[in-house]
Amino acid sequence: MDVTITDLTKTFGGQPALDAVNLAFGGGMLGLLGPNGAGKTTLMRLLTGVLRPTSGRVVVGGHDLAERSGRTAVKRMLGYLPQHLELYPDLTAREFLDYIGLLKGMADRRVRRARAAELLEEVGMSAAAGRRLGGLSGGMRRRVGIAQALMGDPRLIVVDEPTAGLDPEERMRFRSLLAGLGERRTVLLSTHILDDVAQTCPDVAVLAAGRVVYHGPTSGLTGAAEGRTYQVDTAGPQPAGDLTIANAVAIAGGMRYRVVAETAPPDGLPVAPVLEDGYAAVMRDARGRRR
Ligand SMILES: Nc1ncnc2c1ncn2[C@@H]1O[C@H](COP(=O)(O)OP(=O)(O)OP(=O)(O)O)[C@@H](O)[C@H]1O
Repeated sequence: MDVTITDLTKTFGGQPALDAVNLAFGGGMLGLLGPNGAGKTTLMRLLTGVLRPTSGRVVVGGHDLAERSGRTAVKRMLGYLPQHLELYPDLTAREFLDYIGLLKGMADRRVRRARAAELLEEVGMSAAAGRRLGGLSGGMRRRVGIAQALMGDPRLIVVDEPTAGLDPEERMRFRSLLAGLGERRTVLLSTHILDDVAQTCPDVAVLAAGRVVYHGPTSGLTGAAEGRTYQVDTAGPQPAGDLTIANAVAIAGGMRYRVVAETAPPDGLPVAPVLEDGYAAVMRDARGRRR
């Protein structure tokens, strides 16, 4: 399912949340990264037709979202798991999926029920299908969230921070679930967790202040910090000056920082970058451009 976003701008009260964004992707998983307020949720809401753009175009699978017929067609082929999905606490997982199927235009009750059962199986929730949603754990709710996004067998799936707040084991399970979906569908995964992207997304787009500052292979994002990543171990204050701190961990007797800088900081040991260094590097470059 090809998605083409052209010169997409969305302003709120005159302030651009998205500023002339161009992005084309299709097939497999695309990670969407960016700091708070970068415009990720706005982009996803425009893509799902929940919001209308101020200007620019979104075409999904050949359907233009500017047209009513396009929006209707896209709704049928799209699954959306928003950051905060409203679940009805008194419905069981099975009843909830049945209801969502009805909303998505699946008129045949038997087909709906069969699909709900299939999806609950796929997300590992068959045993809890009859439990009320209000009594489920955070991870189980997320799984029901993914299942509802998959009712109607969408070819494009948009998920907003699906692993936030999950414990490490649930997160791992959820990641492999998403990666499995990406084998057969187009999945846009927005997250703050770089590890989720490193583990599941061959490609990634990075938004900063409403603009795309990187789009390409995830390995290429790591490469953005090549030759300018340093490790600084110190018992004193954190490294300062013209550098960006990508990571800080406590070590015996002090702290270990990874920094991105054009020139080596005092006591800086050059190291091979990892994804979070690459992310810090493109954010650093983006800030430099905005100055
Ligand atoms: N409905 C709205 N009304 C006014 N401003 C909005 C609205 N939605 C988003 N914004 C603003 O647009 C900008 C982008 O917000 P958005 O939620 O898209 O960012 P985000 O990258 O998803 O952030 P986060 O990672 O915190 O979820 C922010 O400055 C936000 O305050």
